[in-house]
Amino acid sequence: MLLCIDTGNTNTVFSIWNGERFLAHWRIATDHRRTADEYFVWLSTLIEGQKFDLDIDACIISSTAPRVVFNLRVLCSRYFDTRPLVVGKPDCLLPVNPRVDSGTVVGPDRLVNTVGAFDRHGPDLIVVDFGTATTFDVVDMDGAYIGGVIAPGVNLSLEALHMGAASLPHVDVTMPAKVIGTNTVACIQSGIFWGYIGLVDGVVGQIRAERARPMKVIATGGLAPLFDQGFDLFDAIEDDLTMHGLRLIHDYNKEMGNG
Ligand SMILES: Nc1ncnc2c1ncn2[C@@H]1O[C@H](COP(=O)(O)OP(=O)(O)O)[C@@H](O)[C@H]1O
Ligand SMILES: CC(C)(COP(=O)(O)O)[C@@H](O)C(=O)NCCC(=O)O
Ligand SMILES: [K+]
Repeated sequence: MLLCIDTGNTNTVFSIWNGERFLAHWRIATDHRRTADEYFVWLSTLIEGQKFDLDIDACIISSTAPRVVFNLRVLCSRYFDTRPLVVGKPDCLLPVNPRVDSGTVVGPDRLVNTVGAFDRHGPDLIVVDFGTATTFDVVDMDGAYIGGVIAPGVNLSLEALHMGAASLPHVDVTMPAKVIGTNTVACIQSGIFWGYIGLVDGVVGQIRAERARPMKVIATGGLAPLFDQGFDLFDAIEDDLTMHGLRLIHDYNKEMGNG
């Protein structure tokens, strides 16, 4: 069985695969202090409710938080006796290499999203990931990541308003009934919701103009469905895109005799 681990700046998701068959996934808050032993206790407790044993013989990791990787590596070697592939490291092969300025370290989550989206949707894509940051990853004709856009994430923006303005409360993101808010909470919700609709629409439009070709927009991340309520911004929403990409990159490395 394969264990895929996707560490974002907010959450870490673990998924288990038997060949191409997805078996289960679990989410834990990202914390670089979490030890290998803690991960294992957590994983083995969750697996008790499943119809399979935790019989892992391969691992692949994508982490936007570099400090977390050490303990995840220890988890893989101590408990599963495997050496994990770590996306972004030179010994982890990608089907197509990114084309960006030399010296640029692209977020591994963006590389993984690119691979997952190209496999499902083919060339010329914009992948929008609503994570801690909202990222737009542009996929070329051959499936290469060729750059994109990084904007502050939805919850990060809400938090920043609350932190920086003494009279603004913390609010949760939602689609407001009207644009013109008649109380503080409604005003903030409107600013975030309509602001992000405009941001996504504007950035996608500019990318399309710059590329001068039709491009499909694929959205992922927990908040993607919120921005899909009748606005026609996305061609598809796939919350398993990163995990699909991780599984493909693992299989590609195996096919190439790597790891
Ligand atoms: N279904 C959801 N509803 C509301 N907020 C969500 C949902 N899923 C994720 N979030 C929030 O969106 C932000 C990004 O989450 P996530 O996609 O896990 O980020 P990352 O991949 O950067 O760790 C976090 O603040 C998280 O709490
Ligand atoms: C842009 C990101 C912070 C997004 O991370 P996330 O929101 O998934 O936690 C991450 O992909 C990153 O740290 N990237 C490095 C710079 C780059 O991709 O160009
Ligand atoms: K992201």
